[in-house]
Amino acid sequence: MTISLGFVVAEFNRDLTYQMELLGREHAEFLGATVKETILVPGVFDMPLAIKKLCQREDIDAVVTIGSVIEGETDHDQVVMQHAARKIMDLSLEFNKPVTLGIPGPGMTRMAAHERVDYAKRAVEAAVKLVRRL
Ligand SMILES: Nc1c(NC[C@H](O)[C@H](O)[C@H](O)CO)[nH]c(=O)[nH]c1=O
Ligand SMILES: CC(=O)[C@@H](O)COP(=O)(O)O
Repeated sequence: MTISLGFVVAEFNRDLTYQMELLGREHAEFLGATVKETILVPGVFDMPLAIKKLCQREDIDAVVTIGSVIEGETDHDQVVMQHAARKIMDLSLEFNKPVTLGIPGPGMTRMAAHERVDYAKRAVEAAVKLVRRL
């Protein structure tokens, strides 16, 4: 059975998330999985509703989130990341479907974010493994 993935990709820091999306797509192809649907959202904090819509689809086996949360002058990056990560986990449990985290941060400089674009591959790999094993 070919595993069908849904991608939810943040436009915020698009120079980074574009690279991450490409890496994620390449890795999905390498693993024999299909990226059936991709939803672009403004930022990581805006992901939950898009994740929910993909989780409701019977033709999608898992959802992969792709984004990058970079620190600013305040602790706003902590708010964005902590709440998004928690909701991502909650939605996975609510819909009994893997929703994986391809979002580095918080507390991350732009340089550190560049060094972690492979988080997208990690999230795709985790999604495929979970579908196969669960
Ligand atoms: N600072 C980052 C954000 N912030 C924006 C929020 O995610 C959201 O789009 C806004 O609050 C409107 O609801 N988003 C990221 O993805 N990455 C960041 O570094
Ligand atoms: C995580 C973000 O939204 C970031 O742009 C916030 O920057 P700042 O803390 O300088 O307001």
